[in-house]
Amino acid sequence: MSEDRLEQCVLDLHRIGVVKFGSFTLKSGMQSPVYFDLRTIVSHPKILETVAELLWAARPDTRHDLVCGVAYTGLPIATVMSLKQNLPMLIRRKETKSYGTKKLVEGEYREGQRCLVVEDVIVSGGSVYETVETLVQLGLEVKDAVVFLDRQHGGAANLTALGINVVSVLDMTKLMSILVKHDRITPETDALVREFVATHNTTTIATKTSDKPASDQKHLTFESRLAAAAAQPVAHALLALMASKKTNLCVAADVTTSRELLSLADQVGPHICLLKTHVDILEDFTPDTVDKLKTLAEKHNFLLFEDRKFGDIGSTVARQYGGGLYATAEWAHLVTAHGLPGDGVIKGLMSAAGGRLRGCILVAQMSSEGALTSQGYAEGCIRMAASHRSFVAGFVSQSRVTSDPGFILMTPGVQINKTGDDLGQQASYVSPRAAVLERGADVIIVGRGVTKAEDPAAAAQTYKEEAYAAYTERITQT
Ligand SMILES: O=c1ccn([C@@H]2O[C@H](COP(=O)(O)O)[C@@H](O)[C@H]2O)c(=O)[nH]1
Repeated sequence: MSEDRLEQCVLDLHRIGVVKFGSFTLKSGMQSPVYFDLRTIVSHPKILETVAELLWAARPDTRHDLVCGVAYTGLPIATVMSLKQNLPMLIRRKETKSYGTKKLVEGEYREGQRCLVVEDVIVSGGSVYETVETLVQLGLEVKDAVVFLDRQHGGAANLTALGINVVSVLDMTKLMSILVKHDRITPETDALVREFVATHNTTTIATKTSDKPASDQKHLTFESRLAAAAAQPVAHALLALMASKKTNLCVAADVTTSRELLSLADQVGPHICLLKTHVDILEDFTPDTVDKLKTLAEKHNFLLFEDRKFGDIGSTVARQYGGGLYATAEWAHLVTAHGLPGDGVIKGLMSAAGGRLRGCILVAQMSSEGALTSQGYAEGCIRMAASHRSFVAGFVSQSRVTSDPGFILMTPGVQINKTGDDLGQQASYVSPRAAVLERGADVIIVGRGVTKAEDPAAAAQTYKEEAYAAYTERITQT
C-alpha cells in the first residue's frame, strides 16, 4: 500500500468530517475523546472507492470466493470491492426479517466457500465476530477480516484469539500522526488521544447470539465456537460433528487385537465423536487394520485419535509421526503430544503432517495420581498452543485449563460408579456429568467403562447421553 495514498485518504476523510473530537459514548459505553464516523463516505464516491481499494490491498489472504460487509458501513465498502473485483457479495442483516424469507444472510453461497469480512472500525471486534459466527454457521469458511480503522482497544487481539486473521489499514496512533504531521490537529489533541488509547487498550467481546462473553467457552455451544476454531481444521470439524451428531463421547479403544478393535469401533461408532487408539498395544497391527478403521470412521462419522503422547525433540517426532510401522500422520486426524520438549514437538508434527488436515492435542494435565503436570506446566502448554493455533486443537486436561473457545478440552479418567485402578489411574474416576460440569470437559474420554462392559454399544450410548445432557445443561447455565 502506498503511504502517500493512505495519507491523502486520511486528509480527505478529515476534510469531510469523518474524524471528530469532543466527548463521545461508544456502543460499549466507553467515553471517547475521538470518533471516527465513516458512514458519511457514501456521499463521497471517490473517497469511498479509495477506502475500498486500500482495504482490498490490505486483506490477509487472497483466496476468497465471496465478500461480506458488516452492517452498516461495511456494506457500501464491500459493494465497491465486489464490483471492482467481480467478487460476489453477501449481506448479513443486523436483525432477522420477521416476514418473507426471514433470512439473516442475503446472497448466494455454497458450503465451503471462503468469505472475506469487511468492517469500517473495530473496537472490541464484536461486530466482526457476530458476522463471522453467522457465516460459519451457514457452512462458509471465514478466517479473514479487513478493517479500515483499528481503534486499538484490543479488538484485533480478541479476534486473533478467536482464530480470525484481522488486518487493518490504519490504527488510531497512525491516524493521529498523519493529522499532526499535516497540522490538522494540535500536538495537545494528539497527546490526549494517545493517552486515551494507552489507557483503554483492552475490551471483551459480548456476542448477541449467546449474550455471554465470547472469550469464555464454558457457556458457548459447539456451533458458536466454530469461528474461534477456524484456524484448526480438525478442531473445527470436531465441533461441527459433536453438534450435528449430538455426542461428545470419545471411546478409548484399549484392546489388543485388530479384530477386537474393529468390532468395538463398529459397535460404538454410532455414539462417538472420536475413537481414541493406542495402536502400539495391538499385537497384530497391519496397515490393513488402519484401512478398515478408516472405513468404519466414515461409515459412522467419527474421527480417529491416536493417543501416542509424542514427547521427543521435533526431528525425532517428525519421523515417529510420519513414518515407522504405524505411519500415524497418514490416518489419525488427531494425535496427543506432551508439551515437555517445548514447541519443537508441535513443529515436528506439523512438518510431518504435510498438507494433510491434521491436529494435535497437548497433554496439559494427566489423570494419574502423582502426575508431574503442575499448574505452571499446564499454563506453558496453553501458551505454546496459542502460538500454534493452526495445529493445536485442544488439550487433555482435568480442569478448565483455558476458557479459549477455539480449544477443545478432553478429559479422561471418566467412569460411572467406579473407583480408580490399582496402577495409578486416579483414586476415583469422575462421572461424565462431573467431567463436563465441574472439570470443564468438552469431550469425555472413556476406556474401560465401555470396553469392559458386557454390551459396549449400550454402555457407549449411556455415556454419550449423560455427557451430552451435561453439556446441554452447561450451555444453558447463567
Ligand atoms: O491423562 C491421561 C491421558 C490419557 N489417558 C488415556 O485415556 C484412557 C483412559 O482409559 P480408562 O480405561 O477410562 O481409564 C486410556 O487410553 C489412557 O491412556 C488417561 O487415562 N489419562
